[in-house]
Amino acid sequence: MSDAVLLDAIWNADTVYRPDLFAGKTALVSGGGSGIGRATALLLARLGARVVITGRTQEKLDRVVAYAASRGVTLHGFAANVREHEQVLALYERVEAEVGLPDVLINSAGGQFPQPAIEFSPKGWNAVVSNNLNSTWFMMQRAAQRWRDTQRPGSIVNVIVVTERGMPGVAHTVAARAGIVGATRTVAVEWAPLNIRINCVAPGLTASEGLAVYPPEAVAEFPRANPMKRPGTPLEIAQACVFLAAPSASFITGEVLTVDGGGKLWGELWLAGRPDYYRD
Ligand SMILES: CCCCCCC/C=C/C(=O)SCCNC(=O)CCNC(=O)[C@H](O)C(C)(C)COP(=O)(O)OP(=O)(O)OC[C@H]1O[C@@H](n2cnc3c(N)ncnc32)[C@H](O)[C@@H]1OP(=O)(O)O
Ligand SMILES: NC(=O)C1=CN([C@@H]2O[C@H](COP(=O)(O)OP(=O)(O)OC[C@H]3O[C@@H](n4cnc5c(N)ncnc54)[C@H](OP(=O)(O)O)[C@@H]3O)[C@@H](O)[C@H]2O)C=CC1
Repeated sequence: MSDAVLLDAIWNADTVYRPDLFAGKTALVSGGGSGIGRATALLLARLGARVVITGRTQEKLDRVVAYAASRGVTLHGFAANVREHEQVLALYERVEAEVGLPDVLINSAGGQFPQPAIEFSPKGWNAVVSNNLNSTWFMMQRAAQRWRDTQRPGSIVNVIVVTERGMPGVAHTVAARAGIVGATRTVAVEWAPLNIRINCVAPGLTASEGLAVYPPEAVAEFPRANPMKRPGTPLEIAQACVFLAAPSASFITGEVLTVDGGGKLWGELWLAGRPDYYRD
């Protein structure tokens, strides 16, 4: 499916949310240049939010901004590598100066490469931990600091992976995301007095650009990763992010919402390909 068709599908899809749900609110979405982050950013914009997207590649952000403009909506695309603490601080300064302090933070930036864990190099392990644990931590801590300083409420949604089951081929990312779950549960308590809610969405296999890094033999088995026998769509994950970010979840904090078509309950998933031992 071409990018234009995908974007139109997100923009025109039915949603149960009312069109002014985020009127007057500002949302910052990391990873907003593609996949789940992009779908979430566009859904939030449809629901009236002022939206800033971030990611490392300005051109990807520009394409989403241009699409929103073609639908009469202003989005802002500010590039940053969110695993660099200094860049996160600078990003927050720019967002506040040019758009306003976010009310909602969606952390969808992240990624990994598939490899049997026994082969991970220290550099590869550190790259994935940094890209998924440090990045999300830097973003959520900065948001909380600014909400504390300005005495404003806020809501954070961290997009992670399922951590309750084995995920052979991506042990580094499961370790990093389990760290985010632990941090989320802990600061949900520490930050409740600040009127900050924080939750996670754990998607199952989702048809996004990010799947390009997986080997063809693994991809061939992906449709059997859940009992619905299909990948989720970025919009299906976005709808869950919006539910947790909005007042629909006003009494929910420190939770993980799994959106995986039942995948964690069933089936096999070999992200670096099925080892010979499990072929018969
Ligand atoms: C039922 C539940 C189902 C759940 C399914 C879960 C499936 C999850 C799917 C997704 O999350 S898809 C969407 C995510 N998007 C991506 O994953 C994007 C692709 N990945 C990357 O962009 C990169 O791999 C990275 C993780 C961001 C790392 O980038 P970075 O620039 O920091 O590192 P590099 O300089 O490229 O490499 C550093 C180091 O890492 C090792 N390494 C990197 N790539 C590989 C590889 N393909 N194979 C093995 N090792 C790799 C390597 O040691 C690198 O160092 P050098 O050797 O290059 O010196
Ligand atoms: N698709 C799936 O099956 C699943 C995805 N997930 C998770 O959901 C999240 C979104 O993935 P998805 O949308 O599918 O994949 P994408 O690869 O399309 O999205 C990831 C986005 O994050 C951005 N990004 C990555 N690293 C950084 C960084 N250091 N700083 C800023 N931006 C960064 C990328 O942009 P750029 O490269 O330009 O920086 C990219 O736009 C990820 O955390 C992913 O691991 C979890 C389970 C399943």
